[in-house]
Amino acid sequence: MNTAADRPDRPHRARHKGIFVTGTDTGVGKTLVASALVHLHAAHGLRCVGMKPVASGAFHDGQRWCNEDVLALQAQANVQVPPHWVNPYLLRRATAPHIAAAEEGVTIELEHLAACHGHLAAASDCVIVEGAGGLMVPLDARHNTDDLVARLGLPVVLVVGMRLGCINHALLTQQAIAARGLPLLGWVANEIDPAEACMDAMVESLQARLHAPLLGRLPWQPGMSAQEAAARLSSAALIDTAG
Ligand SMILES: Nc1ncnc2c1ncn2[C@@H]1O[C@H](COP(=O)(O)OP(=O)(O)OP(=O)(O)O)[C@@H](O)[C@H]1O
Ligand SMILES: C[C@H](N)[C@H](N)CCCCCC(=O)O
Ligand SMILES: [Mg+2]
Repeated sequence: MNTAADRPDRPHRARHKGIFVTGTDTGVGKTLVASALVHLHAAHGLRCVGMKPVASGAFHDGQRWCNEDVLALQAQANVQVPPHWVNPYLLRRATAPHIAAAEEGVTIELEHLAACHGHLAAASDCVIVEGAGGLMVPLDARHNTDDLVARLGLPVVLVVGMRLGCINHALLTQQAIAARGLPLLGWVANEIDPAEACMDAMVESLQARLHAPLLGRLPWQPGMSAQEAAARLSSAALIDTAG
């Protein structure tokens, strides 16, 4: 009997559930990489959407409250979905989500996030989820971002912001991923410090210590588009193994 993945009109689609994009810190390029992953999957003929479960930091465009990460992910999606599925919680202040939520009297519900993710998964072939900050960022008094990843059951892509200190942050994140039994699909070296003189040695140090493939190196390039970033990522590693 043919499986969905065998059907010639929808090659491999049954295997593509999605990816959770985390990072060594906030401001390391998760949005760029997550947008690139949406672009990459869409370019391979998959129906792909992005999700930013919790966004902290909003601006008003004259009509509604918006968030830059949410807009960037939406710009790459090739499926029309309700915005409140893409971004269930939009918090005003650009700070840690649990602090911003407490300030607004909002409770971030893991089950609501899982329900919204379920709607996106049902409407698409692949959902690329971007966390806020790093893997252990709290969502409420009892749950951290790693709890959300475990609840969604997604493999992880780790964006390493290549600057001094990132080796330690990347290895700690790898430990936290392993402690939860989450699959690490791969990592991306995002060269966010143009003054770093030991970049190659740092990348090699991480290649020797991270137990997952380097999916690509992104050079320091202000204004890099999702499409340009996607061209630098290994689609073979991502498209064949995600999900
Ligand atoms: N390779 C790069 N070259 C130059 N600038 C970059 C590069 N990667 C990211 N940036 C810039 O660095 C800033 C932080 O990146 P980004 O917003 O993607 O971080 P993030 O990890 O998504 O943070 P958050 O935790 O807020 O979601 C942005 O202004 C982005 O355009
Ligand atoms: C507001 C910012 N851009 C991110 N979305 C949230 C980063 C939370 C980091 C929390 C922490 O690790 O201290
Ligand atoms: Mg971001």
